[in-house]
Formats: sequence, structure tokens, C-alpha cells
Amino acid sequence: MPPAPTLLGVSLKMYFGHRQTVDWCRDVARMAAEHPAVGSGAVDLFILPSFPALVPAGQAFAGGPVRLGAQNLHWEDGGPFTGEVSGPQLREAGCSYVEVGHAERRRLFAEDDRIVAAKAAAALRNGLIPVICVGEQQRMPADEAAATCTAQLEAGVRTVTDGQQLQVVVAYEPVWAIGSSEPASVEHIRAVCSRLRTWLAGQDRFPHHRVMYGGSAGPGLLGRLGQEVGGLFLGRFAHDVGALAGIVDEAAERAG
Ligand SMILES: O=C(CO)COP(=O)(O)O
Repeated sequence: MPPAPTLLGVSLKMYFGHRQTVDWCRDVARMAAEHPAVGSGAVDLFILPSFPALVPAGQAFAGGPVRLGAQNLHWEDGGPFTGEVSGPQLREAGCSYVEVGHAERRRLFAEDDRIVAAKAAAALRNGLIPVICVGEQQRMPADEAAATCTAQLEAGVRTVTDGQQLQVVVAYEPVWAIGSSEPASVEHIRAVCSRLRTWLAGQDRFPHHRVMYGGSAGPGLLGRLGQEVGGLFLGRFAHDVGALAGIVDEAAERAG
């Protein structure tokens, strides 16, 4: 069996201005169109820009292999929720993915496991692949981190019951490694991702699941991770499209 495609995702968070975001997406679309590994399906690439850029970014990616996603959604599908964006709106805007429960949202916007669970359910209900973020707050041994993250994941999907053919992505992001200079160690990443994969594999609800690593991930990391790590969730170190292209190369090498 050929290895599963490597999943690469980039969240732009709120780093770029609007024009800069759209220009960056056009550059990524061009890079991906020229990169055989993205076109062949050996590498799956998704980009999560800010809400206002979703439509022009979708236009930039139209007809190509790059998938679009959002960084957040509301748990209801419509109604009096000022300032919020719904799953159906994201689908209409062309999104395939949506991020749920990022550490910054948990910390700064008081998103707890109950909200994460409601948002994950909203994503799945609307045909969006949730990228469910989990991660331990402080440095700790890998087995403790794995137990913490598995419990977070279990809580984050507890309301999802009807899982036939549902796809989920889990982004393992140790909070202490986000916005840092270095990612977690390769051994730590492999151990935690492996435990998350084992937990997901034991769930009939999620026949299609992938686990990726994020937190100061950048060039040179992917090649050192085993197949238990399905890909990378990138932040700052993908701002340079050349660096992102290099990571796509590493993913292509992994595919063999
Ligand atoms: O949180 C992250 C991706 O969503 C990781 O961000 P950094 O790679 O910039 O630390």
C-alpha cells in the first residue's frame, strides 16, 4: 500500500494584512501548481487565512490542489450571533477544513472542551473537516502529555456520535512550543502523535483520521518524524513561500 498522503496545513492566524494575505495565497497557489507532489496527491495542502480573505483566497486556489479552510466557526448554523461565522457560510465560501480549539482561542477567548465539542460537531454536520487542536500547557514527559492530549481529544469529540465516513484531523500542538524558536523534540512528537493515532483508530466514529504536529514546525522537521506523524501544521515558518515549498519537498521525499 502506498504511504498515506502527508498533510500540510498553514494557519496565517492574524499576522498578515488583507492584501498581503491574498498575494501570499496567490504565490502558494502558483507554487503548489508547479509542485508535482501536490498535484499527484502525495501531499495534501490546506491554508487557513482570516475570514475576509476566504473568498479571494478561494479564487486564488480555484481549480488547483490547495484546499481552503477557516480558523474558527460558530457552533450554531445561523441566528443572532453578532460577529460570528457559521459552518454553512464557510461551506458556501469554499472551505473544506476548519480549525477548532486552537490554544490561542482556548486561552484568549475562553474556549473550553464543551465549546470545542460543539464546534467540532458543527464542522462535521456541515461537511467540513475539523482540525481539532490539542496540546499540553507545560513541558512534561511524553506519556503524561499523551494522556493529557488524549483526554482533551476525547472531550473535544464527545458529542460526535454519527461518524460513518467522517474525517477528522487532530493537530497536536504543545502549547509551550507554539510561538517559540524550536519545536518539541522528535521523540516527544512521535510518542504523543502515536498515542493519539491509537486512540482514534479505536473509534468507529472516525474511519478517516490524521494526526499532524504544530508548534514552531518548520523546514528540516518532517523528514525526522515517522509515519505516525501524518504531517505538519505550520505557522510563522511558512510565511516565506520558499520555505513552505521546501517543506513540500520534504513531504514529497517522505512519500518516496
Ligand atoms: O499554532 C500554530 C499553528 O496553528 C503554530 O504556530 P507557530 O509555528 O508560529 O509556532
